[in-house]
Amino acid sequence: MKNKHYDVFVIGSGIAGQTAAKICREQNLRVAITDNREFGGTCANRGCDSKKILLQFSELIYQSKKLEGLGVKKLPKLNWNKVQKFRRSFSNPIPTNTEQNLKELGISLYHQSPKFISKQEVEVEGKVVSADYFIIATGNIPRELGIEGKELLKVSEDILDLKKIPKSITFIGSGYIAMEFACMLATLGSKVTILERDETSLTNFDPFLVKKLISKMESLGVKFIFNADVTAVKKLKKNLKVSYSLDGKSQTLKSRMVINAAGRAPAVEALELNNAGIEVDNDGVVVNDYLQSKSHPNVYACGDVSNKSLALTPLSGLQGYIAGHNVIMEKSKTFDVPCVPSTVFTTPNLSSVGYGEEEAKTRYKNIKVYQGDARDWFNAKKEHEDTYAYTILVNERTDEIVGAHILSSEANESINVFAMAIYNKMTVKEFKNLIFTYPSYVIDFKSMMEN
Ligand SMILES: Cc1cc2nc3c(=O)[nH]c(=O)nc-3n(C[C@H](O)[C@H](O)[C@H](O)COP(=O)(O)OP(=O)(O)OC[C@H]3O[C@@H](n4cnc5c(N)ncnc54)[C@H](O)[C@@H]3O)c2cc1C
Ligand SMILES: NC(=O)c1ccc[n+]([C@@H]2O[C@H](COP(=O)([O-])OP(=O)(O)OC[C@H]3O[C@@H](n4cnc5c(N)ncnc54)[C@H](O)[C@@H]3O)[C@@H](O)[C@H]2O)c1
Repeated sequence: MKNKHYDVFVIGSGIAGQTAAKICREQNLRVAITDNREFGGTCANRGCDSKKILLQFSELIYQSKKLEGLGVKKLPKLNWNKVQKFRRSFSNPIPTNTEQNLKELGISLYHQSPKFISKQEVEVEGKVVSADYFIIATGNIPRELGIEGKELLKVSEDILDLKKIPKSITFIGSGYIAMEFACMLATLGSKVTILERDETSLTNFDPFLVKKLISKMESLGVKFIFNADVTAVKKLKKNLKVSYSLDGKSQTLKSRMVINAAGRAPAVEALELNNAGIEVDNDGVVVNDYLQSKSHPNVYACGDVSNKSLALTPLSGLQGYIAGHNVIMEKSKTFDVPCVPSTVFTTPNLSSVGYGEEEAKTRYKNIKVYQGDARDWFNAKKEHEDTYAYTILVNERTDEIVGAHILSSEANESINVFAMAIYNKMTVKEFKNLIFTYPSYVIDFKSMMEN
């Protein structure tokens, strides 16, 4: 077996791995990167980007339906083949372009999962590769459900690849992935059912807004079944039969497709990390604030696979940057969880930044909660939209804005204004002194913070 040595060996070519590899290469280190799938990672190949491309088509249908009779005469009809062709025009070039870019930078490429055989060596493509540093950036993969018939379940990337819109579809779970695709498919005509084991959806988001979102999705035709314990999936002639128990009673439902959207788990199994003594917990590779493995100082982990990650693209990129810099200069950068805005791209968008109400109440003595329904405001009315609401949290003592949660068609963009305000510790008074464009969703934020 041949031997090879690098200064840095990166495992995973998503945003985290690529960012770290490029930083190390810029310092003339000998760098290699490997991926066991197409190069470029989840976001660009089979996640955020493809999803947003498809969503704009379902949103077009949704907007048109709302304005039907108010000037829209005929609803647009989608040519799904063309929609998919357009989507693929973004994702298909990603692997080749990524590989080319990395090669041009002088980074060596491998196309297999490595497995650790010692603290300094992995076996990959029939070679023993040693490195001074390893950077693990393998991301997350769908968490397997231990139920009968689990091989019949599909996952998010199968939705992105749909050849046609299924007549009916069931999601197991109601986190980001299920909620986003449920809105898209319900709008495009699927009969959507969500089976959630908890008593509500999106438990990390503001409950007042989640309740409104669930009602809205129900009005789009999505059926929610909470406290459901899914036990089995079986193949029938055309459909799949899902068995679940609810309040101790066995129930079944049928649908054309069943999606495992019950969460994603760190992709570490194939790496045989125990051979190198690299500690892993349920959230991923156990790292310190430098993103360095707590049990192996020459190993870093970044992005979704590190146990300090929030599984969002901007954070994975940031972690790749930090890990790369710490390889070059030990302990030069720490990962302090920044103020991270996040959006669930539902209908309408649910966006959030800063603290939630419960957490804010534990951190500050007195919290002012600005909460309300804005469906009668101009922005919602002009779109003929019945769902628009907010929860904004302010530290009463200092007047500082500490959390903002918005449910609106443009919350995915407008929330970034609150991200800046919170990052800069702005008070309500300072925020209100700013001039924003009119009409806009951002200018509504001032009115939301009225008594
Ligand atoms: C459907 C979907 C929609 C999403 N939408 C959003 C969104 O709108 N906004 C947002 O911020 N985030 C979104 N995310 C999350 C986002 O995609 C991830 O947080 C981000 O891509 C993680 O980047 P990463 O580099 O850590 O991991 P990844 O991009 O997952 O890269 C990991 C790479 O490692 C490779 N790999 C895995 N195991 C091995 C192995 N054993 N050997 C070699 N290589 C391996 C994988 O093939 C992959 O290429 C979405 C995720 C999904 C699934
Ligand atoms: N817009 C975005 O930024 C975006 C979009 C998609 C994914 N992501 C990232 O990917 C991660 C994974 O997304 P996800 O939606 O797969 O997971 P998630 O963790 O957000 O949600 C999983 C849901 O499944 C439920 N669940 C778990 N086991 C179950 C079971 N056996 N039966 C029924 N329900 C069950 C959970 O209670 C939860 O509601 C997200 O946490 C997020 O970080 C982000």
